[in-house]
Amino acid sequence: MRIPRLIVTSGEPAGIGPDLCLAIAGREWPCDVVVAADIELLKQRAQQLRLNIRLLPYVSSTICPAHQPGTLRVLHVPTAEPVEPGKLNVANAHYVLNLLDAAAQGCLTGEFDAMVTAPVQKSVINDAGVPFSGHTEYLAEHTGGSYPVMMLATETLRVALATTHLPLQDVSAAITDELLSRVIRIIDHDLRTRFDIPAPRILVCGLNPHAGESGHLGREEIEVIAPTLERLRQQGLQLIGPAPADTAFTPHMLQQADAVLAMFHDQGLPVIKFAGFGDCVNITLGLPIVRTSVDHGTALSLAGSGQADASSLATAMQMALRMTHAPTSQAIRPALPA
Ligand SMILES: NC(=O)c1ccc[n+]([C@@H]2O[C@H](COP(=O)([O-])OP(=O)(O)OC[C@H]3O[C@@H](n4cnc5c(N)ncnc54)[C@H](O)[C@@H]3O)[C@@H](O)[C@H]2O)c1
Ligand SMILES: N[C@H](C(=O)O)[C@H](O)COP(=O)(O)O
Repeated sequence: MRIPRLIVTSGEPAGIGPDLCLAIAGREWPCDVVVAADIELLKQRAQQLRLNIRLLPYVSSTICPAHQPGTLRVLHVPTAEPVEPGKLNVANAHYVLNLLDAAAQGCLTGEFDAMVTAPVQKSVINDAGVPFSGHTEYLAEHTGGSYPVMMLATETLRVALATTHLPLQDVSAAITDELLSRVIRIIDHDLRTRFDIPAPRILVCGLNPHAGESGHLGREEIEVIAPTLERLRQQGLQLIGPAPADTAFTPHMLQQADAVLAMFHDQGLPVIKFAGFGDCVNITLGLPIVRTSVDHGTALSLAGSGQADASSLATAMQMALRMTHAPTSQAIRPALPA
């Protein structure tokens, strides 16, 4: 049986992404691991970190050898200019996008079974004149995904977002019946198909304090969220809420759900990062490909220092493998206690 092949994008070249890719090369993996990066950059970073990793140019082929610890197969993508760890260079912004394009394209053609992304610096891509709010949105646009849904997961908690990288002042207007319906349907669909949960239960947070306090602290729950949930319930979805977000993450509430849907980025992500920073995986739902990622950013000050922790990248690779192993991606057990 053919083993899976993961493509890992090394992300912002001045950040810790290259360090993390070298770190995972030292481990055993039950799959073929290919890293998309500039091979010279990896060579220099390995020297700086005093890591003895044999870098092997990856040539597209149907044969998937299992990863050999101490080696790394590299899909060479050239940077525009030499890289100094910790120093952003706008000239290399397109390099980062080239990594994503190569990986996504390879997943769409079946050359790779899943893509796993090391962090990018969103600001430098925007500084280069390319509007970019995150991998989630970029990959949806470039793979024909229906709508991007960001979900972060640990072994015991899954948190999805109704809105992703949106300024807080724009969130309320974005919470519409159409948006919520699409997001909830994607979560329901992907929990069934990719996580083997036959009847997913989704706990939906309100937007306002106390879920609006019967309209006295905001009307989005009454006018949009509750009616949408009711309509979807009538179509067979198992939904709880809108629940006050401050108590949605208590054990009693979490026991009743397979995933929590937060209305905006900083309603949900601080909770899960507090619960599991370093062992948390960022998963994009609603794509035709499997994409997982780390739970942290570029940590520029740690690049080349040997202090970067590769555990989230390793967990993201394990999650990608679990999601790709079975033909219908039935490898993952429900994360929350029944
Ligand atoms: N998946 C992604 O591409 C992704 C995710 C989050 C943030 N970012 C981007 O990263 C950039 C910097 O973001 P930030 O400063 O908010 O977050 P950050 O995660 O880079 O840093 C937050 C803190 O965590 C530490 N840290 C992060 N990763 C670590 C690791 N692997 N090992 C040890 N310590 C680690 C950093 O040193 C810092 O103290 C921004 O441009 C942001 O958009 C990208
Ligand atoms: N919102 C994510 C986080 O805080 O971890 C992060 O910015 C990554 O998002 P993308 O996967 O869309 O780049």
